[in-house]
Amino acid sequence: MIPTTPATSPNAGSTTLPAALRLTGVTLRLGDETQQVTAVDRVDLAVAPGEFLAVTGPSGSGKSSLLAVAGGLQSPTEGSVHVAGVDLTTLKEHQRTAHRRNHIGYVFQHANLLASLTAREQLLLPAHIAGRLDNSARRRADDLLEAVGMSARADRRPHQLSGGERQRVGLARALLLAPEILLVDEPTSALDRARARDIVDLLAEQTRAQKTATVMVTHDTEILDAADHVLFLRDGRLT
Ligand SMILES: Nc1ncnc2c1ncn2[C@@H]1O[C@H](COP(=O)(O)OP(=O)(O)OP(=O)(O)O)[C@@H](O)[C@H]1O
Repeated sequence: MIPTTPATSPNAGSTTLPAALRLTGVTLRLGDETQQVTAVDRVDLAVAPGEFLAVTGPSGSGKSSLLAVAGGLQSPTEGSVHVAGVDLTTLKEHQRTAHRRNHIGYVFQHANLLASLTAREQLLLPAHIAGRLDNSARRRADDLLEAVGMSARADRRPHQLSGGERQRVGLARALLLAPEILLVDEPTSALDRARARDIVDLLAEQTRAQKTATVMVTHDTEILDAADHVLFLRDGRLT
C-alpha cells in the first residue's frame, strides 16, 4: 500500500487544510565524490490547496533544484516528498511519472510551447498524452483560455504570440488536467515589467480559483508581493 500522510501546512498562515505538497528533511547532493554540492539542504516545506508560495534567493542558492525535487523530476538524497498524500520517494519510476502527470502542473521559464501547435492544441496535448482528451477536456481548455485572456488568440501558433501571451498559454496548459500542485520556474524572466505583473497576478488568481498549491521560484523581487508567503533560500537552506 502507498503510505499517505494528512499533514497540515506550517507556513500556511491561517489555513488548516492538509498540505497538497510537503517536503520533509529534504537534502539533494549533486556532483561526484571529488566535488559534491549540497544544492538543497534539510528543507521542510508544506503548501496547502489555494496557497501561493514564492521562493527566492541568489543565483546558485538551489531554487531550480528545490523545484525539481518537489516535482519528482529529481529524487532527494535524503528526506521525503509528499505529493497529494503520496511519498514520491517510495514509488518506482513509472509510478512516479504517472503520479506527477496526474497531480502536478509545471509552468516553465520560457513557456516551452511546441512551434507547430496552436494555443488551443498546446492545452489539449497533455490531455491527449494522459488519454483524457474528451469533450470535457475541450471545454476546460476553452474555459482556461478565456480565464487567461487568450480566447481571441486560441488558433495562433507560438510565433504569432508575444512572450507574455506565450506564458499565459503555458499557465493555462499547466492547469488543464486540474493539478493539485502547480510548480512555476522563473515565470517572468522573459517579460517586461507590465507583462511580468500581469502573469504573476494571473498566477495568484488561478491559484485561488483552481485551489492549486502553487510554488513559484524566482529572482524577481518585484513580483513577490503577489504570493501569500515568501521563503528565502541561501546555500540550499530555507531562511
Ligand atoms: N548537475 C549538477 N552537478 C553539480 N552541481 C550542480 C548541478 N546542478 C546544479 N548544481 C549546483 O547546485 C547549486 C544549486 O543550483 P540551482 O541551479 O538549483 O540554483 P538556482 O538558485 O536555481 O540558480 P539560478 O538562479 O542561477 O538558476 C549550485 O551551486 C549549482 O552550481
